[in-house]
Amino acid sequence: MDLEFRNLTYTVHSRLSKGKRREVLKGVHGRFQSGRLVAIMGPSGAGKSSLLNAISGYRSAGVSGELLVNGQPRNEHEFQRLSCYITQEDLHQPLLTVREAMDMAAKLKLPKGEKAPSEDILQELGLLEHQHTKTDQLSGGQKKRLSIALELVNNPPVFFLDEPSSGLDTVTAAQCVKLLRQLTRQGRTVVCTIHQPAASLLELFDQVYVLADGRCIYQGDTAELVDYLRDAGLPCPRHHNPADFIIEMTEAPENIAALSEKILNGKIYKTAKKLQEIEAPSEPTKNMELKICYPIEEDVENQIMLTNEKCTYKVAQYAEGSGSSSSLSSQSEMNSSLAWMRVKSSESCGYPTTYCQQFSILLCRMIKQIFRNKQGIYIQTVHHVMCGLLMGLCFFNMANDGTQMFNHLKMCVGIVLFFAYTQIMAPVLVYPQEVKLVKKEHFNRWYSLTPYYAALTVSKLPVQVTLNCVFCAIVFFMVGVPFKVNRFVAFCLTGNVVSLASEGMGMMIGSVFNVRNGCAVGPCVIAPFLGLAIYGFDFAHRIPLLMNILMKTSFIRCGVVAMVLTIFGFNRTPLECSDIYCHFANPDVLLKYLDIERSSVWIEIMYMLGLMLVYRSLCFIGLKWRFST
Ligand SMILES: Nc1ncnc2c1ncn2[C@@H]1O[C@H](COP(=O)(O)OP(=O)(O)OP(=O)(O)O)[C@@H](O)[C@H]1O
Repeated sequence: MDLEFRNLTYTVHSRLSKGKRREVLKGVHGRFQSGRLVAIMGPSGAGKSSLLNAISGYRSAGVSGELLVNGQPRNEHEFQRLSCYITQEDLHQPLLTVREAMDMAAKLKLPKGEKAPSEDILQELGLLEHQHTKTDQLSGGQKKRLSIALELVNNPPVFFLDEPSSGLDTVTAAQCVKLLRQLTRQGRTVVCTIHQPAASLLELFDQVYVLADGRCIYQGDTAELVDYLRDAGLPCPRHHNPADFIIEMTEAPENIAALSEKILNGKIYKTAKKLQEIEAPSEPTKNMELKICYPIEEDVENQIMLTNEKCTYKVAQYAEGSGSSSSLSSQSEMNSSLAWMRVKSSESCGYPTTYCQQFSILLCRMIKQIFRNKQGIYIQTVHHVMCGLLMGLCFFNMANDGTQMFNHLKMCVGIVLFFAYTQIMAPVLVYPQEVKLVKKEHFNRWYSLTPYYAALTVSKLPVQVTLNCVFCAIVFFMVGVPFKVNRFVAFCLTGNVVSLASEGMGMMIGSVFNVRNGCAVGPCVIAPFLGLAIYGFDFAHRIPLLMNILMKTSFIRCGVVAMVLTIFGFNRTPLECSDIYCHFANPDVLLKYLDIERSSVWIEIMYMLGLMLVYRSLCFIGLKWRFST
């Protein structure tokens, strides 16, 4: 697939400079041909990642200009289905082995019943011997290869990679780029950003696109770069790396302006004078060793062949080496790696699997990860049991003591705060990283956000609810609250709903904002809700209307009210009084004092469920918004 962009502009609004607009990409032009390995180069901050994000569609807000595929304006949905984006950070599902990650990717990315050539891919990418290694135990180079392997499962014709060589040593970086080169030799279009490649690495790229200050200063064959610089009056010294040289030249703004003008901001494509690769094969057939066999659908109508002159030439070379005919049909018959080129024009832009299938696959994946995270489960269990015991000891056997009214209230607030803090922190800390991974998978059309979110919500329930109930049981019995089935159920339910509402709020914060100091966020968020709860009790009879409305949004207040009603409601008999007079020995007096005697515990729980749904819906909307920009 040949990609082209015209007059591409990317504008950002800088918050620091009072919302001033800043052009990161300044009306650049360019074209990337299939079968060619393209490097986007330039000094730091030139706009390389921005260009890659804009042409891949990974970022759409602030981007304007024309994007074309094979000379036609592109359909974004269709293009996303045919392309993949590999982020600089190699984000993989933790606690899954390489093989499991491949199988999950295949299940999500291929229609039911279709088999992925996972073994071939792992073999070709040198990962077969590590197939039982957990993804987080792989080396940097192996992680990068796994990122490519996961995307090769459905064989997309276009690959975008952000800094594929970053963090790798020179040998591993060269191996990685050679692998990408092999992918292009099968007709794929591979575009990657690269910071400042060594001369040996630069040579592996067919085409370079150099950016400086958001403008194109060179576009064309790698071999032509030195001649271009010489023609521009900037001769690259002998034995000097042209990549280093052109980047050094961008230090002077006048050089950027002159070079950008000379190449017409990317409108001109500099072709090497000797088109060696097209006229005669530059590399022996034995070098083309990437042979992944994709299954071929027999009865596909309306097929279109996406190819170009150069690619067809390479097919012939490949076929000769394999000892079969060079015709395209025979290529298909031998299950060649070019099968992906047959794109069904009638195929819809949707996902290959249904939402139901996505939900069940994702749920399986998440449950597997939760139960493999033994350390996490162990820590959570210890935390809940220890906190339960501590709270039980603090308020031991106090539930029937009519002199301890304020301690009863403290206990209710304490239980609610335990659930709120415990559940808000984990998503705030974990979610920013998780969102990056989900964004990558969602952008590469593995699954839709709805089944992901549903699976995420359901997968955590079993462990979370069990541990919450363990905590509730410890406190309930140690404090000596008189047992009644409906009271105990309401007690556990209140704890769980507060916990789920807090988690929803934590997810909302963690997913929508890129929180850097997550530890400070929990207390900052909980504090106003707690304040509203306390305010509500202190001034129960003279709360202004606005405060009353605000108080209604405090799930902590609802939780405390529900807790008090649970412990002192359900026809509770008067408490024991060891003093001369116990004003609150009769539970109804306490409820009346708090102005909650007419409230119902079940309504409070329903109200908290409503708030929980609001927080979780906001989180979902926030995620959708974040992924769509
Ligand atoms: N969303 C954004 N908001 C504000 N500024 C942005 C945004 N995206 C990019 N920029 C700015 O645009 C410029 C180019 O950023 P970009 O990440 O594309 O550079 P780069 O060439 O990839 O740099 P590097 O090689 O260091 O990664 C930078 O100055 C960056 O601060």
